[in-house]
Amino acid sequence: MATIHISAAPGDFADVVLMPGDPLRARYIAERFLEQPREVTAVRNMLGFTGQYQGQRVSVMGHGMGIPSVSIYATELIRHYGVRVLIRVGSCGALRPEVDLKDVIVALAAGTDSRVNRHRFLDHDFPAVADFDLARKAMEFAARRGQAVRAGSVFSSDLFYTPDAALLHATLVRMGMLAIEMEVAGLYGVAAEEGARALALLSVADNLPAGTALSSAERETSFDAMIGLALELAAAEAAALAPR
Ligand SMILES: O=P(O)(O)O[C@H]1O[C@H](CO)[C@@H](O)[C@H]1O
Ligand SMILES: O=c1cc[nH]c(=O)[nH]1
Repeated sequence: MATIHISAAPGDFADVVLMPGDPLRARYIAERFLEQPREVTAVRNMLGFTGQYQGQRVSVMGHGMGIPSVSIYATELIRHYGVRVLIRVGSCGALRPEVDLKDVIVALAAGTDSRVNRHRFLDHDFPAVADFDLARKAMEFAARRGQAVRAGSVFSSDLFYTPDAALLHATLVRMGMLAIEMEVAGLYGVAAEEGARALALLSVADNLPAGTALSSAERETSFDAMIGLALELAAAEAAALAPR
């Protein structure tokens, strides 16, 4: 049955779903990388598609910007469509000069200024961590592809336009974080609460200390590296989950 925010029919989504923030990136991934992609939902233009990759059924759907938005879509995908694995394919701002534009980050864990995981967890500090097996496989697959990736923690902020950005960024760097974005901590909280598995891969779109940013054309190419890795992981997970 359709949900308030997703109009797909039961069975329309694969077990494994790639999730970019931008629904147009979802369409790009479906059209460029999937075989026989089929649009399965478009409520509020939050596009979702299902197709084949490396012989496996894989879906891709946008999740919008911010933790409230990703929380809605991830919860409905897991609860109502039986999705088992969610892989965010997002963009982020690097907090350190040495984390270059186009670098791909495997987000092992996420801190946040959002209170959503406290709502879930009796106001205690919830450890928002990636599924270990997905993270391990992402690192292994990247090595096999000859693709350099960074692994570490990131910060999911409710605010894109931070009032005292310099203080926040200095603190995040001191605490070892690689990049800032807006959803990972919420996604990992939903996955834990709903009994699913999640991982976020992030492409560096801007370097905050250096004040540099990718052009649109460069974004397309650098995202392709992350998307290729995410799809390989998705196909492996889909194969592992398929009934024998
Ligand atoms: O490119 P996406 O996946 O949307 O990710 C980043 O970009 C948006 C902000 O511009 C936020 O959603 C942030 O997390
Ligand atoms: O959320 C985001 C995404 C990209 N760059 C940022 O600075 N923040």
